[in-house]
Amino acid sequence: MQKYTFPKDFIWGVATAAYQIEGAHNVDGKGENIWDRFTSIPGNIYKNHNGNVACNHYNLYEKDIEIMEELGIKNYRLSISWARIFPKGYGEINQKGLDYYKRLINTLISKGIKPAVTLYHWDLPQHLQDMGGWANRKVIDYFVEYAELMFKEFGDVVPIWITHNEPWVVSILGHAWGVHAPGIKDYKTALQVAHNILLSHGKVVKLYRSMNLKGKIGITLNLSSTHPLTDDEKDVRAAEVYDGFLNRWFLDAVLKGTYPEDMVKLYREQNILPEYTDEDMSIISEKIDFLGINYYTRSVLKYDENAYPLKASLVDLENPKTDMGWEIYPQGLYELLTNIHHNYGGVDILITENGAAFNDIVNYKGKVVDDYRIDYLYRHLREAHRAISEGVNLRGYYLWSFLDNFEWAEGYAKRFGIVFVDYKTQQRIVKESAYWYSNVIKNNSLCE
Ligand SMILES: OC[C@H]1NNC[C@@H](O)[C@@H]1O
Repeated sequence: MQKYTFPKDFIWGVATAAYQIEGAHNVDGKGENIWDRFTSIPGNIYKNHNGNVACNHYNLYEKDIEIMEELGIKNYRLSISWARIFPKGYGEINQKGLDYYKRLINTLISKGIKPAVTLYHWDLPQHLQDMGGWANRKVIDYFVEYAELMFKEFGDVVPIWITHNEPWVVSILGHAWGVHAPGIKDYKTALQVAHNILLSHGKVVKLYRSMNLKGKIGITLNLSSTHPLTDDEKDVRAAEVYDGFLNRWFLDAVLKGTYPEDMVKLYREQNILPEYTDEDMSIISEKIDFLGINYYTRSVLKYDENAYPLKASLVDLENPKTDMGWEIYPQGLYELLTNIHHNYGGVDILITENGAAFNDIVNYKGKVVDDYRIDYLYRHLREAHRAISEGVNLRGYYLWSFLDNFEWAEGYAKRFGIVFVDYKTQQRIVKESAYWYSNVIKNNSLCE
């Protein structure tokens, strides 16, 4: 039987995000955020679901942490809700909000679970959106003020910090396609938002360094290996352009301090190039301790004369998919890891999200036998192991997600958790995949 053993100090974890699990959307002084607003507008979210209650993790966090402990989970990636700390995004601090995260983080540490904290996982205080949101460079300063307080409060006990989760999603889905909060549909705004988010990332990394804190800090990017539908040169170029749009724009900025020339040219031609300076790029590329990668699927592209602004369209192949309609393509993770290793100086990598949504059911025994999720996780971890065996500095893996939760525009229709949540009763049911993952952690290895 083949056994794939991981490096002895490999980080095995699970991941969640504040808006998706906490609920308590207007409790204990929390300010409104853009997802509270976006979900309150009928038609934006599947069946008008919202995060007002979610998994009620705000009140059930101790029970949830007990489940982590029982499963032998030692690392937990969570995000902090900015508007719980600064209801207006800056200035007055909400002590009850701060106290919640103190209780949460102290409980984790008391159980021997190391927190990895994401400062921004999409939930901008609405008051800041009202002044232009991330398109307004002033918001960068407010993000630095928020980060500084978090570093002061938790910098000595949180060993891993992630400045931003998936700036591409925030900018494109939230400001170009309009399917995420704040629901804007303008590419020029979207690319300026992406730039300002990256600039805020660099400023916060510099701040972290100036405070002589002992942990590690990085950023999480959603990345996808890109393939042309055919070897026709137009399809090949379409895949390259989409790779630039999704991957290289962010990787080059953060790790090389430049935007990729081919995309700068394309965006300038389309009059959507953001405003930026050389100084901005120097700040954005402040050295990070690790790159966080969220990988779910690959992207297959074809040339499309009518596709604005890239002339490239995603192709939906008839291959096995998850409940999100995303092709199950584990080798894409290997391709991504090795490409980044070779093209970006062997940067340390954490897989900060990987996982799958499937239409889980509770069987007559009250169990969730999610072998399909185990299969997905096994195949992707095997590819991760393959990359490590070829020298990639992959240091850890955070499974998305610990709990079924609010899946943004899809609401509660999509279940990513290794723990099932009955949203009517808030009962938790540990799925078979959680027991499987618990064994992987215990053995630090995969067994066929
Ligand atoms: O779509 C699944 C996940 N992708 N990355 C960001 C998370 O918030 C999502 O739930």
